Amino acid sequence: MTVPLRLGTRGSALAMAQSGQIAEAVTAATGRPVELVEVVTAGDRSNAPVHRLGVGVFVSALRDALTARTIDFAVHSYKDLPTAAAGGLHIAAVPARQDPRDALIAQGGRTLAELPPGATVGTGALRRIAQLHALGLQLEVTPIRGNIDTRLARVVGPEADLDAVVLARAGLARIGRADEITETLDPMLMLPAPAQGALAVECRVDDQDLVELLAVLDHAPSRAAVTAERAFLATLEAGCSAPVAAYAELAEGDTGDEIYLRGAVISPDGTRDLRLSRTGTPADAAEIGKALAAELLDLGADSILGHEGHTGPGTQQFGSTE
Ligand SMILES: NCc1[nH]cc(CCC(=O)O)c1CC(=O)O
Repeated sequence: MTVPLRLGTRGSALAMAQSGQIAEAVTAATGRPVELVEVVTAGDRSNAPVHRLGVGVFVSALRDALTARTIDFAVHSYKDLPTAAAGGLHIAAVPARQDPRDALIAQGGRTLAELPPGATVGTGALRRIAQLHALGLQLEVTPIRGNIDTRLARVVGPEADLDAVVLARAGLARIGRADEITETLDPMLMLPAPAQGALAVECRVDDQDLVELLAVLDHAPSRAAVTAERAFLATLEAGCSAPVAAYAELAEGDTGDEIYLRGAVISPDGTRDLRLSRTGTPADAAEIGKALAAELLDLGADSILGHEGHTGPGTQQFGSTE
């Protein structure tokens, strides 16, 4: 009898959905049974604002369990991973990415353009707060947190107290609530978070058999896109809670595949909005991300990110508020 592989997962609906899906994919591709092992993270135990909780709160307990060998592999929402590499661990697969766009869920089926001045829109992510303000619609942006169901309850059902919330389309789709979206936001209005919609399948780097086995789930175009977006984020020395957005699209050019990367750094009040794009080949994904970040730094992105006076690596120490 084959010993099951132990897949460590948080207990949230989103984590269980994505871990379950990857467990099935591993079994289908390799014939190996997979068992889910629930790991409680500091982020799940606390009600404190996420930016106060420290290094990748939703991630570190899973990584500790990997290192302690109580689990064999873990599935993360890629956008929640700190940009700093984790010693002894390896991202063995980036599966095919889901729709990376953000979505609006508004009362009365409304779109952003249909919300009147003063309408209340809930989101906790600085990146979304900044872009909502930059639209100039006089929306009343309200900080919210909690899991996806908690955030949706602010607009749907008896406890609803906001006109709208903004959430990632991918998360809603994974927990089966995409039908409540009233507008999928064009990246021209709301550029997604780096790696949004992508998963990272992680195991110990010395577990060579598993590294090879999990590689069957890797999707090269998704990995290239995420590599460009994350190189952009890392070069800005910004963490996943910074007002930084990036979106790489792959298209067929005249001379083969082309990557088209858009990146933005926006002040939280929306008054300073730096956006540029760059193209190149998927093989140069990391270089494209770095070069785009360097261009934005030349334009003053540092001052928006508040790096002056910082000694450490930007906001990397913070967990995600995405
Ligand atoms: N920490 C929140 C988080 N992390 C991953 C997702 C789902 C989207 C994704 O997998 O990128 C979400 C919810 C959201 O942003 O609405």
